[in-house]
Amino acid sequence: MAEQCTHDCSSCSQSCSSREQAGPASFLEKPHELSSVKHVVAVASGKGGVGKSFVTSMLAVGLARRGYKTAVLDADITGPSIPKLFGIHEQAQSDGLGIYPALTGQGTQVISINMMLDTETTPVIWRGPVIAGVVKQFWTDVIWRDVDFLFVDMPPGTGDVPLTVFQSLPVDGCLVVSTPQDLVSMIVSKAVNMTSAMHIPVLGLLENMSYLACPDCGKQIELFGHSKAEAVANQFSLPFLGRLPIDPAVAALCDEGRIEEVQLPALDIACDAVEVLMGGEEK
Ligand SMILES: Nc1ncnc2c1ncn2[C@@H]1O[C@H](COP(=O)(O)OP(=O)(O)OP(=O)(O)O)[C@@H](O)[C@H]1O
Repeated sequence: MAEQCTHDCSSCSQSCSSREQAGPASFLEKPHELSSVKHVVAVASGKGGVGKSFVTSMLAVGLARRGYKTAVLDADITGPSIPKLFGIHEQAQSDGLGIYPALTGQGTQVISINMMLDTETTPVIWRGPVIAGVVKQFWTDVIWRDVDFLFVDMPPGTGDVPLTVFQSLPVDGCLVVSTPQDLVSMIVSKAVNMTSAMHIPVLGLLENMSYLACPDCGKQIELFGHSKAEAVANQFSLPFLGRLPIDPAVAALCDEGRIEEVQLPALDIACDAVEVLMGGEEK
């Protein structure tokens, strides 16, 4: 410990036991003063294209069906797909107080960069720090009203923006989504190592597009190879939150913006893992 340690690590750069006890410096941003959010849950994946936005949206739908007030913050700024899944086409509204999320048919609050662009096809060609700033504003400038669970659709990978989310938002837990592929172990380990470095609890690992159920005989066809998710979850001592089938009927509903009509019983285990965060709190 430094000779004249005041235990105020913000004014000292020395590495000592006092700093270790204090933990990493907090970069948490304050939410909008009119916001009320009980729990923030991040949904992450080590790579893109695993259906992370689909899983994030379905968690919001699933928890809303259980009577909770849910919201989705689309932090996947360069690949925003949340509004399309919910059939939201209007622009976000704002006034002198702040920005207002759109409401889905069943009352889930949603904010996405797509609701602020001229057209849905306008590309976001911004540098990392600008994108990270937008994600922060989705937390500080958006008025999230009376939310039990705010789900954050994380951008894939472990770059600047995921880091910003984990540092700036009070994330209670993170779900990791993967697909059955050979690289899954390495990819999941990157995501898990990042969350543990940021002191974010991992709520579990979920495998999407795990199999196709034959419409005639019900046999599970493993289109992308044999499932490895449970073994990988065990390898990292994570709860295994199940396997979601790939279902053409689900894809069609999503394409039509009707995700709130999708029934996905295989997601119940993941919904249970999120619901645990409420403890004894009232809805
Ligand atoms: N289990 C599934 N069954 C059927 N369709 C699915 C499933 N998972 C995802 N999809 C569909 O695949 C498309 C892409 O999904 P999504 O937007 O969530 O993923 P992505 O953007 O490709 O990947 P990510 O968000 O992980 O970067 C969507 O239209 C979605 O409806």
